Amino acid sequence: MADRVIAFDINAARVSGAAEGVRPKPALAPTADTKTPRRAKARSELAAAYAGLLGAQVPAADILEQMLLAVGEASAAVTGASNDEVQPEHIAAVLRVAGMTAAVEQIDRLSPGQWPALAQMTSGQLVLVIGQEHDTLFVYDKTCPDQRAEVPLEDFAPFFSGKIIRARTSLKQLEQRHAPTTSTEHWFWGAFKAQRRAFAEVAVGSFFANILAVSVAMFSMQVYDRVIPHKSESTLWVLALGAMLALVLEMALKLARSGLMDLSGRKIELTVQSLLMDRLLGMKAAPGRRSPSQLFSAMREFSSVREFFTASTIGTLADIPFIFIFLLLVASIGGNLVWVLALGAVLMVLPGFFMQRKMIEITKSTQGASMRAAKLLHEAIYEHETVSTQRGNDRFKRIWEELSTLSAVKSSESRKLASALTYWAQMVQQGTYLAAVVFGTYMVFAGEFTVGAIIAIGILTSRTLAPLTQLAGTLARWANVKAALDGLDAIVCADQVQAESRSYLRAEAIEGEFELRGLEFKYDADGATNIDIASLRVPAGQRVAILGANGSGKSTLLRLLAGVYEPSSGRILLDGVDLGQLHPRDLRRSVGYLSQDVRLFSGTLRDNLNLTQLERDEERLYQALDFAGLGPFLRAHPRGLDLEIRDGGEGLSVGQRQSIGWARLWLQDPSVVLLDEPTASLDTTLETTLVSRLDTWLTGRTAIIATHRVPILSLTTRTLILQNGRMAVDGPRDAVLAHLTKAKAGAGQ
Ligand SMILES: Nc1ncnc2c1ncn2[C@@H]1O[C@H](COP(=O)(O)OP(=O)(O)OP(=O)(O)O)[C@@H](O)[C@H]1O
Repeated sequence: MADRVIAFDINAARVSGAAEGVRPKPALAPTADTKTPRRAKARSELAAAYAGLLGAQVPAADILEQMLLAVGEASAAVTGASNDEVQPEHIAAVLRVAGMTAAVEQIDRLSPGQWPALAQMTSGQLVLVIGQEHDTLFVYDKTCPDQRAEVPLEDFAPFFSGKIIRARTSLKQLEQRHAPTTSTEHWFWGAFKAQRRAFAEVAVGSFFANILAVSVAMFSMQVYDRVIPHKSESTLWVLALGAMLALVLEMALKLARSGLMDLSGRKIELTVQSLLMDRLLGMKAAPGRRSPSQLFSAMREFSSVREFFTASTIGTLADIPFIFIFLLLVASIGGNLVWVLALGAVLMVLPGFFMQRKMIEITKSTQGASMRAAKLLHEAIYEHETVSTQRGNDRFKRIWEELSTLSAVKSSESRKLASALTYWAQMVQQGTYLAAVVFGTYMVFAGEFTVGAIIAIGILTSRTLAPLTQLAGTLARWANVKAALDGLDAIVCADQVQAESRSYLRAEAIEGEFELRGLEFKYDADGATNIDIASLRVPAGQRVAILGANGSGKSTLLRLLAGVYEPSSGRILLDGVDLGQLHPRDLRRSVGYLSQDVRLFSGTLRDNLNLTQLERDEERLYQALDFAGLGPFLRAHPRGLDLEIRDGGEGLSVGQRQSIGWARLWLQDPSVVLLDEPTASLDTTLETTLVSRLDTWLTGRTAIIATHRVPILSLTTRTLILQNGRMAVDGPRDAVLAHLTKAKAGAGQ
């Protein structure tokens, strides 16, 4: 798509540095900068400069990534863009992602109050206008010493399209920047706070619904005490109509209330689910963190939290405070009889509170068993081949049966307890009714009470205690919810790769110089040291091989250098900056890590290659596959890039998976590459071809390669040998290899 852009040329238009009295004319020549990727890059730099002006330090590379994502499907749906061009709307969207408020505006007049803003010229070019003084605009120009050029308004105006992208620092960002972080809001309960308006409306609805609920009791009392003695048919119908109307209104209110509660419940759920996924994905891969099966079942248990906080539970809880209104009403009709109801109410819920601990204990052990069962199931399904070929069926069956028994016994214990609590509440409710009637009858005998009052109190007793019967059931289920929330707490509170409370160093580009100082690492805090390197320096652009026996620590060292693990003590510096200080986004962008075991995900091959979703140029994806040696196979494949990768990453051979790892790395184009046994699964022909391609590709990149393979050593100039996590040898490749050969020959004699 060769769109020839007639650009407003800032170099010709600016006056700073130009001979005095000579006013340069804007150039109208077509610029060479017409290629979409290059233009996108230039726009990302402008947007980064603009964000910087507003006090937000966002590297252009970050903005470019977000821009490419915005130009993708989601944004095309919003802006209707059918090509890959970065539109002002995309830039505004990206600035919003960076935490600002941003919008595209159409203006008729250029005035100082509008700047700083990105102005779109008639050619489509974007210009960052920093400010305006009378008839002069100050335009961002990185070629000027002070990065700004002065452009006369009359030179600018004819080429200005009238469209500007205006961003402002959002209040949230200002708070983050200036207010001390005091927020200790709970991740789950905090989400309820955002819905407080809806809950206030629910409370008002509940209030009126409960008032209306009294109508049937009042109706009965009037009928028994007034209508029947006077045989007044018309009063009966008026009262009946009134009571009926109240019932219909009550239903309408309750329906509206449950609609509101459903809506807020959904919003809370979406917020919490999204936060949970964020935390799960952002978790540090620290050794000692919760096992995958623990995390998996904790996430699954969220369903019990969701089921608990449905409209019916919230409705029950919303009705509880109105019990007091009913009690007041009973007191006004029946005087001291209210104490019977009050006692009944307390007796109904007391066991539920006392049994909470026991319920939580049972629930935790049930969850423990079901977590282990889920893990076993996962292994039995995903590792079915190993289980059956290694004759592991009996072991799996035995453990499954043990866990099923344990889980069945514990669940039945918990069900029994829950039913007992509900039956108890129902019995006490009926008992309270009996007691109220007996008490009331004595009062009738004493002439203090009418028959209508007994009937009304009977009805009010049921209404008063009904929410408490449901509360007993709710308390029985609370144990499940509490255990689930505790499990999820561990996920939310786990250390994050990118901690919210701290600021990181942003690095636009990483050269790739590593320096290790007193580095120690232990997988198990009480165990032996797995890596112990006093000092090591790898200059930028050097290619280093790490050799060592199995278990000597090669993979662990690479993970440490990739920032996957943090050192137990000591420091790893990259370009002189502690790895922990660098922004994780910059680290991930510039440091490529190819692990020993390349994992694929269900989806298409295209999805698997392009996990960042940033690459939409099909030809580049094929170039990456060509580099990794998979191009010919996939070009000939009927489904090509749409090849389906099945659940568990099936669909490609082990060697092909390793090639996908290479293709991903090629697409990432990092300045530092950390390779763990990168050719171990490749055939010798592909290995040789890849090594020759790598020789060119690795130029200018720092490469640290753990390997047992000889061909890949030819790419390196320096060799390190690890022994039990310690650096045993460090020297030029040829000298180390010669030494090794000599030592081997010596040992063979
Ligand atoms: N996740 C883990 N938890 C606990 N210990 C681990 C873990 N991974 C590795 N180790 C231990 O750390 C040591 C170094 O392992 P590492 O995988 O780094 O070795 P390696 O040199 O890469 O081996 P190989 O050549 O077999 O790939 C080993 O003793 C291993 O038992």
